[in-house]
Amino acid sequence: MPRTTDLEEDPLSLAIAPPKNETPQQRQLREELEEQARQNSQRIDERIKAERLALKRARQQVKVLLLGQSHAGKSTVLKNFQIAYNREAWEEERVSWKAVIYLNLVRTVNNIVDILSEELAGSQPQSPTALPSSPTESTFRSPHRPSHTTLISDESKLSGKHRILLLRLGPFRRIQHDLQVQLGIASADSDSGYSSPYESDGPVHEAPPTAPKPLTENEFSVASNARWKGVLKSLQSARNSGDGQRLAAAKSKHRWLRNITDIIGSCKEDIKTLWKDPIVRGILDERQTRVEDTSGFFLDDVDRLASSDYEPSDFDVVRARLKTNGVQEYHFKLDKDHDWIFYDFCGSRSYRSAWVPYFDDVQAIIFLAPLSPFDEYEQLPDGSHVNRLHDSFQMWRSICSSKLLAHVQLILFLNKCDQLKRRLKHNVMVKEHIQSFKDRSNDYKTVSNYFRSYFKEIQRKCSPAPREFFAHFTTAVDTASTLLTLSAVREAILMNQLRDSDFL
Ligand SMILES: Nc1nc2c(ncn2[C@@H]2O[C@H](COP(=O)(O)OP(=O)(O)OP(=O)(O)O)[C@@H](O)[C@H]2O)c(=O)[nH]1
Ligand SMILES: [Mg+2]
Repeated sequence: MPRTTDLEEDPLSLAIAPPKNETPQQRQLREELEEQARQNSQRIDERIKAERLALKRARQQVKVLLLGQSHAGKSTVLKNFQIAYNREAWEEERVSWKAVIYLNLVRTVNNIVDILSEELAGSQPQSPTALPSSPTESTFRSPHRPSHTTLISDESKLSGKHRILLLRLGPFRRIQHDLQVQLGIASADSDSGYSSPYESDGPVHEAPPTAPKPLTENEFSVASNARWKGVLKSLQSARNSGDGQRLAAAKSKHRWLRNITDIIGSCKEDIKTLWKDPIVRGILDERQTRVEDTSGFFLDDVDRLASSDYEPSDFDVVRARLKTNGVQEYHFKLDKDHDWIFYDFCGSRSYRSAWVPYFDDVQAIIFLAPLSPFDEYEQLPDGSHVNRLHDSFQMWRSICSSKLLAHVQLILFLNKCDQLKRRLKHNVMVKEHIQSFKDRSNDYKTVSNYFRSYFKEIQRKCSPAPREFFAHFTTAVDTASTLLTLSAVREAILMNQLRDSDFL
């Protein structure tokens, strides 16, 4: 029996085989069609491959947002992450903070000088604020402080000695300006004219008629890619290179900062005298200006900062204040399998609506709620006041109830516990500011647990579906304790990630 060929046996080959009587034109057309089909199929394969890769990458990415009001401590938490998980880059960057730390110091001095000048002028201050353009939490005032009319009645408190001191510290105005220019500082940022999705039904408090208007936040910020980070890096890398010529060139380029160190050095005794002076302290107390509690407080470190070989320590940098401009993205390798991306946002009211587009595709939110400003009030553009702790409650409520975030892990940092303790020690009464606290004991344990349960209750009531409550009491400027918390947070997020991928 004659054997059949493979073609005759295989029905598929038979089906796609060219017709036996194919003309040359038909053949050309067929081959063109076949080529088109092959290219289409290749494109589909490539798309599937790219989608698989993107999915794999997405599973390997952990996106975390840091949210909370301005001054909450979001950037400070990120600095701790950098210290722990990106040490090399941190060491390189730390030196760049020197100019920012000087700016913090110089602004504090200028702010005190402004207050004393107002006292000396013996008139109502132009702006009813105690720390104009202050970078500090004291920009948010209790409406229950004494009025300026009382404060300025005793003009004799400041003497000629104080006038001379103020004159001698005059150059600090110029230094502040120079530092701002050198750091490429953007512009004064004000919270006025905001439109936030979080403010609509927030508890708004009427300030008593005697209350001075609290300061509107008015401070400086720089973009993440601004040149300030490069300002001193070149000097550091020249030092590391061991190349004498390069170092000399880098040093001369940074003479401006040496000049500032010199001026601070030459004024350091005056700064210390100013800060220790009992009359000055009395005036600040009367105005309830808690300078020690303010962000970027370095008045106790003048000797160290003024020394010619001063280099910022980790602790200096975590305490330094520089408002975040917009959003900044950070990448960390917190574990071997994932690429962790953290987004640090500006917490100003005017910026909060810009958080929303980042809610998509996020695994966790670390929400920073500072507990210490329970007695601080922020003025809104319509003239009303909002208690800063209530502002955090309101933001937390919005985040918990967001359907977009229903499956996102929420982690609450009840921050600034050190300041809360200090404030309670100074007998600032919680019940005078948070009515629901009623007559509970005004000690740290009772107060902090009360605030925690308040946040917990909001989460329970507002979440679209039940979710676990993760909350930590933190002091973000205390790196050692914060690192322990961050490690627990990392584990919790990873566990959640694992559960999600199992579920998928
Ligand atoms: N004493 C004390 N100071 C803190 C704590 N956390 C943050 N700070 C300080 O508070 C200031 C403000 O902190 P930031 O981290 O800049 O605040 P932020 O939330 O990033 O603020 P924006 O960038 O304006 O949204 C900084 O000077 C910090 O050093 C804390 O737990 N205790
Ligand atoms: Mg910030």
